[in-house]
Amino acid sequence: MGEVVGASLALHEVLQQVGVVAPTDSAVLITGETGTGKELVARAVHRLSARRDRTFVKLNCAAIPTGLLESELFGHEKGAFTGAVERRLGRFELADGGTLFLDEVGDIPPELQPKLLRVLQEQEFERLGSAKTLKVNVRLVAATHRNLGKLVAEGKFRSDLYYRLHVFPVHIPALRERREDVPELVRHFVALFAQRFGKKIERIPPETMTALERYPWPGNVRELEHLIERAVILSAPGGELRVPLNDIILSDSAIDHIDMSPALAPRATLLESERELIRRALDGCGWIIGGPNGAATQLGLKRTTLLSRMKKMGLTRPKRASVE
Ligand SMILES: Nc1ncnc2c1ncn2[C@@H]1O[C@H](COP(=O)(O)OP(=O)(O)OP(=O)(O)O)[C@@H](O)[C@H]1O
Repeated sequence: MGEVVGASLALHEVLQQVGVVAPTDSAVLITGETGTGKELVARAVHRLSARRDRTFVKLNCAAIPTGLLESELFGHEKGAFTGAVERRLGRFELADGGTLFLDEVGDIPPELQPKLLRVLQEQEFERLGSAKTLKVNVRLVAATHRNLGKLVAEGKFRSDLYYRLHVFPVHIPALRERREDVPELVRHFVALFAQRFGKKIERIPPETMTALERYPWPGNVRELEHLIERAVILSAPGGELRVPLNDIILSDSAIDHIDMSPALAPRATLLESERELIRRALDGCGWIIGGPNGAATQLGLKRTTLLSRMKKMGLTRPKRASVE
C-alpha cells in the first residue's frame, strides 16, 4: 500500500503540491470524487512530513452517527453519558504528535464545527464530561467529495472553519479527466492481483486496454481496481487478461455519467457500441433471450436487464430471424 501510480500531468501536479505542503505543518484539504485516491494522497502527505515516524490516525466523519462523533474526536470520561462505562481517548489525543486524517469532513454537523475550529486554532480541547483542557500537537489532513464552498454558501458549513481547512487545497481530478493514467494503473493492479492470487498473466490485449481507457470510470480508481481484481480471477493462468467488459460497457452508471459529460466521451459512440454488442449477441443466439444459451447469459446480464436495455434502444427481433 502507498504507491501513487500514474503518468498524467494532472497527477504529477497533485504530487508536486503534496511535495511542497508535506514538510510544512499546514492543514491540507484534499478534494475529489469518490475513489480518486484521497486517502492515498493523505498518507503520502504524512509520509513526506517530519511526522512520518509518528502515528497516522484516520476517521471517516460520514461513517459515525452524529451523537458519537464528538466522543470519537475528543474522547470522553467515564460516566460522561449513558453507556460511557470507561474513559476513552479521542482521535485528536491518539494522533498527538502525528497526523489526523478526517475523511468526509463536509459531513461534520454544524454543532461540532466550532469545536473542530477551536482545536485547529488553539490545539486544545476537553474530553466530554471533563473540564480539563488538553493540549495536543496534531496536523490535520481533511478530505471531502463535496463542494465545501457550496455548503458554506448554503449555510451548512461554517465559513471560518472552511477557510481554516482551505489553507492548502489539493484537488485530485476524476480518472476520466486523466485517462493517460489508466494503462499504468491497469498494469499495476494486474501485477498486484496476479501476485496475490499466485497467477501469471502474460498479456493484456490492446483492444481491452483501449476499452478501459475509453470507459468513464464513475467509481474512479477504486472501480478500476475492483474490475482488475475480478479480471485476474477470471483469467486463465499464464494466459491473457480477461476483463469482463460487458460489466462496464453496459453499466447504467457509465451511461448516466456520459450523459453529464458529453465532451469527454461521446455518448453516441458508447451507446452505439452497446447496441451493436447486444444486437450481435441476439443474432448469435437466434434472438433467444433467457436460458443458458440465451443472449442474456452470453452478455452476463440478467434477463430482465437485457429486456429493458433492448426496449430502451428500440431493439426488436427482425421479422425473418429464426424462431425462439
Ligand atoms: N494513483 C493511484 N495509484 C495506485 N492506487 C490508487 C491510486 N489512486 C487510488 N488508488 C487505490 O484506489 C483505492 C481507492 O483510493 P482511496 O481510498 O484513496 O480513494 P478516496 O478518494 O479516499 O475514496 P473515498 O472518497 O471513497 O473515501 C485504494 O485501494 C487506493 O489504493
